Amino acid sequence: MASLPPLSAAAASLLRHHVCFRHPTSSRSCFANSESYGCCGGVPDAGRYARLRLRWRGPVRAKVGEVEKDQGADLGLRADQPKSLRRRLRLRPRLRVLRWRLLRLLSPRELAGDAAAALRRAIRRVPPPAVASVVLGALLLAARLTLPKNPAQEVAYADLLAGLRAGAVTAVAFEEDSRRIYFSKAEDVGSGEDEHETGRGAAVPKWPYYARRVPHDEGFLLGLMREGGVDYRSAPRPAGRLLVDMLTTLLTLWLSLLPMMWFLQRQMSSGGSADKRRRPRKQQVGFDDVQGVDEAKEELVEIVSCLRGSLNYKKLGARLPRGVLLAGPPGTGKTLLAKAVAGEAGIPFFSVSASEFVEMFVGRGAARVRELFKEAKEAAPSIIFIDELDAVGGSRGRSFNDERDQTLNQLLTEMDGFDSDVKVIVMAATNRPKALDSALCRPGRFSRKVFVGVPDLEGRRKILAVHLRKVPLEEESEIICDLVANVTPGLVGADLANIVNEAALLAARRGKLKSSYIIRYIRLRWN
Ligand SMILES: Nc1ncnc2c1ncn2[C@@H]1O[C@H](COP(=O)(O)OP(=O)(O)OP(=O)(O)O)[C@@H](O)[C@H]1O
Repeated sequence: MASLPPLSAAAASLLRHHVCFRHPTSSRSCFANSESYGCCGGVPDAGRYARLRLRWRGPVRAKVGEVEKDQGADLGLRADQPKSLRRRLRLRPRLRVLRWRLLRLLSPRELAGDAAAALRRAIRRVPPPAVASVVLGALLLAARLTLPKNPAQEVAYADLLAGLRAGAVTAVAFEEDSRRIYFSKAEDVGSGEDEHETGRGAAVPKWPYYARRVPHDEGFLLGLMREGGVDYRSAPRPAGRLLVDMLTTLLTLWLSLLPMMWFLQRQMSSGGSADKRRRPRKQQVGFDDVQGVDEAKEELVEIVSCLRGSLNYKKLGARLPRGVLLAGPPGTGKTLLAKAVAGEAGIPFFSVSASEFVEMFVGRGAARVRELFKEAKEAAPSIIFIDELDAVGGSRGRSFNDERDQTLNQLLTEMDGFDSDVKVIVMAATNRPKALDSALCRPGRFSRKVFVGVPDLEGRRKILAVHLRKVPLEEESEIICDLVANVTPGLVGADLANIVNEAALLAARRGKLKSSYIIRYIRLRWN
C-alpha cells in the first residue's frame, strides 16, 4: 500500500475521518486520511486522486484558506499562467470526479453490486425464525396455487347412502389418510374412459362426487356396498394435497412455537452479547452529597485514598480490600455512598442489582457474573456495585434453587480470582446482612462491613440541606432544616429526599418553597 507525504497541517487537522473511494481508472479501492493516502495494490497515481478526493470535499475547502493555496501548487498552477488556463486547470479535476461519479451511477455492474450489498445487509438484519416463517408461508402459497382444482363435487353422506340403496352408485374409492369417499353413479359411466389421478401413479375412474366419512359408520356402509355389488377400493391421496397438508401442519406448529423460541433466545442471549455490554458510568456524586452517615464515610475515605494512589498501602505489604459490604436499613444512602466512592476516586462504576443475576436457566446468572467481572477488570481501576446482595448471596443449601447457588459460587470464585494488583473493588449493599452466606463474609471477600444507619437529628438536618440546595426557598434554609429535622425522628435519607420533593411540588404553583408546605406534607403523609 503506497504511503504518501501528509497534507498541510491545517487540512490534516480538519480531515479526521478517512475516505474510501474507487480509483477512477483502475477502479481499485483507495483510501485517504489526514496522515496518509494510498491505494490497495499500489495503483500508480493513487496519491494524486486521493488528494483530489480530499481536497474537493466542500467543508474542508470552504474552511481552510491554506488548502486552497496548496491546491494550486498540487494542480500545477503558477501565478504567471493566464487566468483562463488556471481556471481550466482548476476545473479539470472537478470534472473528472464528476464524470467518475456519473459513470459509477450509471454503470449497471455497480448498480447491481450496490443492490446486492443492500439486500445482503437487509437479510442479515432479519431474524432467522422470521425468514423460516416467510419461506414456509411462501411454499404453502405456491403449493396451493399450483395444485389442480379438485373436479369432484361435495355431496352429503346421506346422498351417498341413498345412491347405494337405489343402486345408482357404481364405484366407490376411500381416500387414504382422509375422510373423503369418492364415488361415481351409473349416469356418469359414459364418461368412464376419462380417468382421474387420485394417487401416486394409480389411475382410477374419474370421480364426479365425494362425501365426508361419518365416524363409526364404516361397517354399515361396507355392508350396503357388498349387498349392491358395488366396486369399492381404497386410493392414495394426491401428492399435491399431501404436500399442502404437510406444509399447513408444519406452519401451524412453527407459528405456535415462535413465541416460546423468541423467549428462549432472549433468555439465552441476554447479557452475553457484545452490544448489551454494561456501560460503566463516571459518577458525579461526591461525599458532599451524602450526609448524616459520617462514620460510614470515614471508613470509605481510606478506600478512596488507596484507589487514588494517595495512600501507599503496598509499601507496607498491605492489599486493597476486595469487598466492602454496606449494610443498613432501606433508604439510608448505601447506593449513594457507593456512587460517592466511585465519584471521589474518579473511576468507572459498574452498578448491578443482584436480582438481575437470577435467571430462569441454570448457568445464565453465573455467566452474567463472569461477564461483569471481566468488564470491570478491563476497565480497572473500577468499582462493581451489587445492590440487594441477599437476592443471590443468601445461605446456600436452604432452598432447592440450583441456579442461585451456581451464581453465588461464581461470585465467590470471581472474588477469589483477583490479582492483588488489579484495582477492582466489589461493593455490595444489603438490608439483611445476617441472611448472607458465611463464605461471602470471610476475609478476602466482603471482609469489610460498613454499617449505614438511620441519621440522627444533626444528620437529618444535613441531609435536608443537601436536598434543599437546588430548591428556591422563601425562608432561610437553616430554619427549614431545623424545623423539619425536629419533626422527623426515625426518617432516613430517602424519606427526607421525598419530603423535599413533594413539598416542592406543592409549592410549584407559588414559585418558592416555605417550611409550612413541608410541614403540611409531613402531616398529610404521617398523621
Ligand atoms: N445519607 C443521605 N444523604 C443524602 N441523600 C440521601 C441519603 N440517604 C438517602 N438519600 C436519598 O435517598 C435516595 C435513595 O437512597 P439509596 O438508594 O442510596 O438508599 P439505599 O440505602 O441504597 O436503599 P435500599 O437499601 O432500599 O437500596 C438517594 O438517591 C438520595 O436522594
